[in-house]
Amino acid sequence: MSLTKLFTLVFLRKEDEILLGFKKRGFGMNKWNGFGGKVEPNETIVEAAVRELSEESTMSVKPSDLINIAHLEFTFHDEPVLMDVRVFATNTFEGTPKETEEMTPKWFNIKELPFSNMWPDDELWFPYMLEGKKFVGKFHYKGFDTILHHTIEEQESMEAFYANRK
Ligand SMILES: COc1nc(N)nc2c1ncn2[C@H]1C[C@H](O)[C@@H](COP(=O)(O)OP(=O)(O)OP(=O)(O)O)O1
Repeated sequence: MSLTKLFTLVFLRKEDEILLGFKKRGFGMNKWNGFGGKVEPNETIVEAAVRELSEESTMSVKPSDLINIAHLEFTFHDEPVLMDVRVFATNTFEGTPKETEEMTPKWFNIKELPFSNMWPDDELWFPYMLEGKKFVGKFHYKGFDTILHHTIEEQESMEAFYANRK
């Protein structure tokens, strides 16, 4: 039996570039990733996505401009926790990314992504995101460097996935 914890993960796109942040502290420290974190009890998932993006990069998005592109699940060998991560993307946003206490943001060309300094799962599912696909990915880790097994399934729509999920 696992304890499920809900997280958000947001990616901003600008033509051939994607905004990543270098995590300065906490879980995923010293890795590039999108912007996100835990969903607090008093907010919706989309509200959490907007808040975490702003706190970590100073960038602003409207909730209605965030597109839910993926559902990711992370489990860890010998750890009774399931991380349920809702992934959003948009090319509609305001601001200029600025360093915060948690992240150093930087635009990357999508052909020059720093996979060697990202979570190992990213290299497996980023191609789906960059091709504009919707998908569900499940990754089981041993420690934080080794993926023991994984699945990635393309979806017609994320709404249908969540509606039909048991
Ligand atoms: C395990 O593999 C992961 N891969 C990827 N790509 N992203 C991951 C993985 N595990 C977690 N994440 C994402 C999900 C969230 O966006 C962050 C983690 O959020 P964090 O623990 O930093 O949550 P906060 O609420 O910001 O936490 P603090 O306020 O306590 O810093 O990473």
